[in-house]
Amino acid sequence: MRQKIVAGNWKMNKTAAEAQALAAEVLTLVKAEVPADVQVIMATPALYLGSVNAQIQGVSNLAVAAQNCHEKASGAYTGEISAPMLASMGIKYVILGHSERREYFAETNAQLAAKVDSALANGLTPIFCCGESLATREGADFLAFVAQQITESVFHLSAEEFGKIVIAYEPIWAIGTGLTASAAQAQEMHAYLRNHIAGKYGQAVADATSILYGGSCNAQNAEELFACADVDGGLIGGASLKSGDFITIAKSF
Ligand SMILES: O=C(CO)COP(=O)(O)O
Repeated sequence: MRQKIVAGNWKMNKTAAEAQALAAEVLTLVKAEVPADVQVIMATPALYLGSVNAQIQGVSNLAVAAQNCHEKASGAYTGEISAPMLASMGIKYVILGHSERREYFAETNAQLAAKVDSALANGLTPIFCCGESLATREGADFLAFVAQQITESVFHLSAEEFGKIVIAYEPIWAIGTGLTASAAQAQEMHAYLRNHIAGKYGQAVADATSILYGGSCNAQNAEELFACADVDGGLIGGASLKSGDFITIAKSF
């Protein structure tokens, strides 16, 4: 179902006490200020998922997400966390294919397809990330490059399965750089991707897909980005670490 979504990706930040405090502030502000039709998500470090999830119970438009999961259900994969483990903790969402995972942990489109399958098989909603580097953006084929990431990692799904995933477009050149894609650049890519999805699954499925923008999205620029016809919300890094900024973004529709 197409939804307004603002997801905060905390990445590798916050101690346990800081995480608890930030989650408590977000909880209070979501209850008081964020419209019920905006789904707010906090992708905390895996260590804190259980405790933060317990903290936010009872608020229907607030949830937690894992930042990654392994593609196998269990086994000798030291340090990894599987989709069945996340599901057993009551976790509903998992970010997959973030560019930092692709770059630093060499995740490939094929491996991500397996992670998406494992997430869906365990009832998790994947927030599937795609996006191009600056070098790719400066070439002629950047739109096709991002479409290809989607083709290779999620187009093996049935229409019903595809209907359960969220797409997040995050241009790598805009992540943590302060260089936000302009609203026109975001809209161009989001419309292209929606059209690409329509080509595979039909217009109804494409129109029902939530496509988020990420990359230096903040309290100042969120409103302009979210006003774009094909931008359904944001995946927020740095600005999700401050409750006030994060909630301002969640109120920017
Ligand atoms: O990578 C991001 C979210 O997943 C975006 O990070 P920033 O908002 O810090 O640019």
